[in-house]
Amino acid sequence: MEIRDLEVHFQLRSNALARLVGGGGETVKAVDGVNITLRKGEVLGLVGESGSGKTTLGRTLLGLVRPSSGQILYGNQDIARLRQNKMRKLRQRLQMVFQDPHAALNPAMDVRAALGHPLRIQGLVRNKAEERARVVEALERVGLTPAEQFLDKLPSELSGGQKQRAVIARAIICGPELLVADEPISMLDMSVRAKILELMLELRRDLDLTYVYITHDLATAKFFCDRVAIMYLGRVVEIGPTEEIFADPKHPYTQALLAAVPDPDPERRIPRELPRGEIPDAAAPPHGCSFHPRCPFAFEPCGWEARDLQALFERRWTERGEEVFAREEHLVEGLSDLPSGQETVRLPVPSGRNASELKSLLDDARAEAPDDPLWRGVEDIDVEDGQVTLRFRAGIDPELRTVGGVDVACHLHDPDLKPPENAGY
Ligand SMILES: Nc1ncnc2c1ncn2[C@@H]1O[C@H](COP(=O)(O)OP(=O)(O)OP(=O)(O)O)[C@@H](O)[C@H]1O
Repeated sequence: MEIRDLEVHFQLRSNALARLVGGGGETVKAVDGVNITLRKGEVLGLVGESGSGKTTLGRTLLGLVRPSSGQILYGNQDIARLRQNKMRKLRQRLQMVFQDPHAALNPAMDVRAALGHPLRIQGLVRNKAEERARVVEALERVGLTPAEQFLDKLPSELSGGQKQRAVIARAIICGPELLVADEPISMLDMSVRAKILELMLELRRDLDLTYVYITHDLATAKFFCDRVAIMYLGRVVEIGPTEEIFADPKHPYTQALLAAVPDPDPERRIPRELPRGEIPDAAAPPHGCSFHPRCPFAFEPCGWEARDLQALFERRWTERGEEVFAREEHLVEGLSDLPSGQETVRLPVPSGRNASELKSLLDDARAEAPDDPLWRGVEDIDVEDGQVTLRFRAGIDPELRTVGGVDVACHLHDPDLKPPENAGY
């Protein structure tokens, strides 16, 4: 499967006030320019924090979500443009295993009906006897044996692990080629998680399956995947063989995710956190590299903008306390209203104060932390016409480039852009 320049944008409905003043709704770029070649027989992991676009990408590959642009080439068809009737036929070959096996099964349908349903829809059986035989075969494959004992069971009579096995049986019953498994074990008991992954590996071998495995859990991705794509705000920031990604992660986001994986050895276990800040609002992603506000190694070209300056002052006040906050807050209160994504911004001077006071505050803050990545990204601070003008260095969108055995989208690995000596990565 070839995924080319895939974009999935969701238009959020605007609120009443925004409509009144003529503003449209915001757009979330859930998938924002993804290129991946899925190889036959591999397990590809899509890994990232909540909101990074993993589920949307997985669902789009199966034709369950219409992309805004791009291609999903499968055989000689483009799933991105396929009509409903052709998609229905193709669905036999492309299946999904969902996170919640309880929700995936109709509580009123016994196992036999639930598994037989796709066979009937796809016209793959001629009569009840054939259907029963196929259902029994699928149940045996997923370890629900003796199959006869499970045929009449309702989902409520199955354990969590058994339910997920039944869901997997339903996914493989039509003979698929590709399975998208969205957090297939995260809602199961610890004791059955490894067994379900082992079952899936067994099925891959026996049935020649290809998997896309969606997870935020790097530990299972390490065990289960041949390749891993790390996603952040709709983009793939690093992709490569699992072994290489784990041995030598290149993107600071991958490094942070890996550092946050708890070490099973209690002697070596140290509390580690993801880098500062939360995952940003997907409707207003940061300028340049979306990870730059949280990146410990960000430097000049990473895409600095007004809201980064606001975040810098917020950190400063958290560190320095009430008194500094009371003194400075009023002077920089206009920061929160500044447009994002612009390289030149004019900071409004509050009434009763003057531009040189605001400039000196910025100069002082800069002099105190000249190596803060934000200040390295500020070209100059001037007073013009009674306003303070701040010019950021031009931000560049990082593209995936091959570094060693992986592809990574990070300026630290661009030989034309020189990260500072003390970048420390
Ligand atoms: N139908 C929708 N309408 C509007 N926004 C959506 C829709 N589906 C997803 N989104 C948004 O798209 C972004 C990506 O969501 P998605 O569920 O694909 O991420 P994810 O990485 O799978 O997260 P999670 O692990 O929480 O499921 C999020 O910001 C989400 O709010």
